[in-house]
Amino acid sequence: MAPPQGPRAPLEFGGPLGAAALLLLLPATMFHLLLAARSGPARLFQALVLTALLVGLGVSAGLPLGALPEMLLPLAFVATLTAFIFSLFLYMKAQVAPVSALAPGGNSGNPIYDFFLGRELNPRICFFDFKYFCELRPGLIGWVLINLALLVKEAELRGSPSLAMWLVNGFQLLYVGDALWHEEAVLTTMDITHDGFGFMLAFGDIAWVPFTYSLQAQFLLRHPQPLGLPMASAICLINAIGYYIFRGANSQKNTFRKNPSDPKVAGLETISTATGRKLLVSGWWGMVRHPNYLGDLIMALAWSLPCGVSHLLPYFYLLYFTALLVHREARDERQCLQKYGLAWQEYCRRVPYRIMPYVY
Ligand SMILES: NC(=O)C1=CN([C@@H]2O[C@H](COP(=O)(O)OP(=O)(O)OC[C@H]3O[C@@H](n4cnc5c(N)ncnc54)[C@H](OP(=O)(O)O)[C@@H]3O)[C@@H](O)[C@H]2O)C=CC1
Ligand SMILES: CC(C)=CCC[C@@H](C)[C@H]1CC=C2C3=C(CC[C@@]21C)[C@@]1(C)CC[C@H](O)C(C)(C)[C@@H]1CC3
Repeated sequence: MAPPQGPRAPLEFGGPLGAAALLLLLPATMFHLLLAARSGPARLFQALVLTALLVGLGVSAGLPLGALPEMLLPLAFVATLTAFIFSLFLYMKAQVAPVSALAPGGNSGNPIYDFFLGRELNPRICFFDFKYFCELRPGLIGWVLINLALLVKEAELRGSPSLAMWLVNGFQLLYVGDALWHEEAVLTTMDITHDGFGFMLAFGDIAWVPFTYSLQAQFLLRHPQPLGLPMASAICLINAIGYYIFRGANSQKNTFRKNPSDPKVAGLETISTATGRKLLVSGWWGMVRHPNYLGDLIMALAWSLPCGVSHLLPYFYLLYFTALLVHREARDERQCLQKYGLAWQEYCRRVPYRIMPYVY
């Protein structure tokens, strides 16, 4: 079966070498972070071996929630293994999928690269869409559950959860609740429309999101932080500003894409493209070319600040997320330039900043 993309098409993520390095680096980073959140670096290898031994035992539901924080390492190992096995299944499944079901990327012919990126665009069995399910369910719900377990554990240890723990739980619950509330919006993200379903997304959804996105709460359990009301209020304000921009920008684009004559967006200035679709050039999308990323990054800052400034670990998410969004923005711009050509160039001329006005 001929892949839709020839071996000489430009490869992303550093090609097969980059994909091979990421296959090892992503799980290694996640385990390192999980360990760094709980102890000094000397216990890294002991804990990894212990995790490997514990995995055979597994864990069952029904354990008290406060016990979960102690099981994060074995659970993360099981999640990683599951992601690997699941990605293998997806790779095999793509061998028998029709060419029309394959993703535009992820079909280079190099097995490591294709395993990492994913060959099939939206693998399904009957009506069950694996990618859509994984993107929104296990990772996001697992993340909230781990956060909650850490809050319960802190209450067990110290009598009540700290203000910092409440803030981190509240902000991230709002973010996950928002994603689930607007779940149909995920259908227009490049993960669904462009990327295949391979190790990158499977690991991201099943392991990376629940175990590394909960790092701030993990950190707070072991490193309690005093937080006064004025500082807490300032952090809430930062999160509210971030959320306002994130939600405003995403909703404006979604409303416009669904119905450009909706009164909420009908007055906005647009650029016509040769495809018949229009690009917003005022409102949130006239401020920078990715206002939703800006809002998301401001929220990421607010999630780290309750952890104080004594340690870099709670800021991992902010740093990783900045790198992810800068890379994602570059990929999206490439795809938009291909799709919209001159109209996209005109948009870039009229809205010169990508994410942060006057900075980037
Ligand atoms: N927490 C996390 O780990 C992550 C969160 N995110 C968040 O997910 C959300 C979705 O992000 P993502 O899928 O990357 O990208 P966007 O939601 O920004 O979608 C990009 C697409 O929007 C359309 N578009 C771009 N500019 C305009 C314009 N001016 N007018 C109208 N349409 C335009 C184009 O598609 P078209 O023209 O075809 O409609 C473009 O391909 C973001 O809020 C992001 O922050 C993303 C990744 C990880
Ligand atoms: C390092 C690594 C393993 C990268 C894989 C990236 C994934 C973790 C992210 C790619 C796009 C994502 C999105 C969300 C979560 C993270 C991943 C899967 C998302 C579901 C978070 C909630 C948002 O509201 C969202 C629905 C817009 C978002 C969609 C993209």
